[in-house]
Amino acid sequence: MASTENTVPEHCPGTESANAGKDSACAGCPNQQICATGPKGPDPGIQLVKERLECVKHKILVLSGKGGVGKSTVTALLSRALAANDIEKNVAVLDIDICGPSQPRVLGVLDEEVHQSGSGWSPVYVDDNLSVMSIGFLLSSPDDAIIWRGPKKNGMIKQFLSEVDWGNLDYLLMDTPPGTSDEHLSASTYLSQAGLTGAVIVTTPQEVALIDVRKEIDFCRKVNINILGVVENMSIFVCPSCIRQSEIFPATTGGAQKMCEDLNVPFLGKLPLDPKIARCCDEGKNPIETLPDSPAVKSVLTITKKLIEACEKS
Ligand SMILES: Nc1ncnc2c1ncn2[C@@H]1O[C@H](COP(=O)(O)OP(=O)(O)OP(=O)(O)O)[C@@H](O)[C@H]1O
Repeated sequence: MASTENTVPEHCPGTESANAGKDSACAGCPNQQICATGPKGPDPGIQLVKERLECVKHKILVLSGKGGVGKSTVTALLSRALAANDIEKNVAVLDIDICGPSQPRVLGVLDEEVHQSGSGWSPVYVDDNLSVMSIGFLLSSPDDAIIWRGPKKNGMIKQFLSEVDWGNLDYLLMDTPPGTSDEHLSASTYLSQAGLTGAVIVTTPQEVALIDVRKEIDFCRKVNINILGVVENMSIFVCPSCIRQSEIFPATTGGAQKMCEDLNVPFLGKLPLDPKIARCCDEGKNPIETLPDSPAVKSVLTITKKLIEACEKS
């Protein structure tokens, strides 16, 4: 499978350049072949995406360096919190984690189907002001494996970004796969004219996760994506029986907050590990309503306020 993980060449000429795939900087890039043989000039999809997303105020990518750090959970929690914060605001989630779509389950709409109308695909509604679109809705079974090469994933992302009829939206959160792969390059290319508000990066406090986050931050800087902030997930574990706190993923190098200070990137906050949240998300329930007293839910609400401020400023 073509992947660009950690390998975006430093002097990449850009996919629209006449030199794409042919420049000396392209040597060794996994996308060299695609760039060399693909059509040159701006992809007409960029304009389509721009037009389609004109009625979306804030477009936010949710990224993570490593897999399994809770990016999809954080995306779902933030979307629920944004929707609950102001019922007048319309929020949506676009699941572009093509090979591991989990939003239909986490948002509790696993059995729903998308419908096509004259104006495009209609998203599935989780609440009056919260909708979601995911490739998960297009699979015949949630256990179906999607094994696609870069160009096919690229085409699906273009379709998702240009053909979903969201209506007027205040926030569109895009859940991506971990790392910096085809999906990220496609999304950042198609969104380049659409006014991407920025990215939220999710990590755990462990150095092994932070190493990859630094690469993710580097990726954002290289492709000019504004970083709205970093969320540290699974920071501490609060035992529900004895209320004692423990560090499951110890922050041996100071955790995400220290990394943000070092790299001059905003820190949005810490989210504790809470088994009740995991169960709630697995069952597709809304933790904001079901577990209002959970420390994790309180953290999500604080992080959401900071995210709203960051969006307003950018
Ligand atoms: N704060 C939390 N408290 C408890 N469980 C959590 C928390 N965050 C995530 N989880 C659980 O951790 C697991 C991984 O989370 P999730 O699927 O959101 O990670 P991801 O980074 O999106 O993974 P992927 O790499 O597959 O995209 C899930 O079982 C989820 O319920």
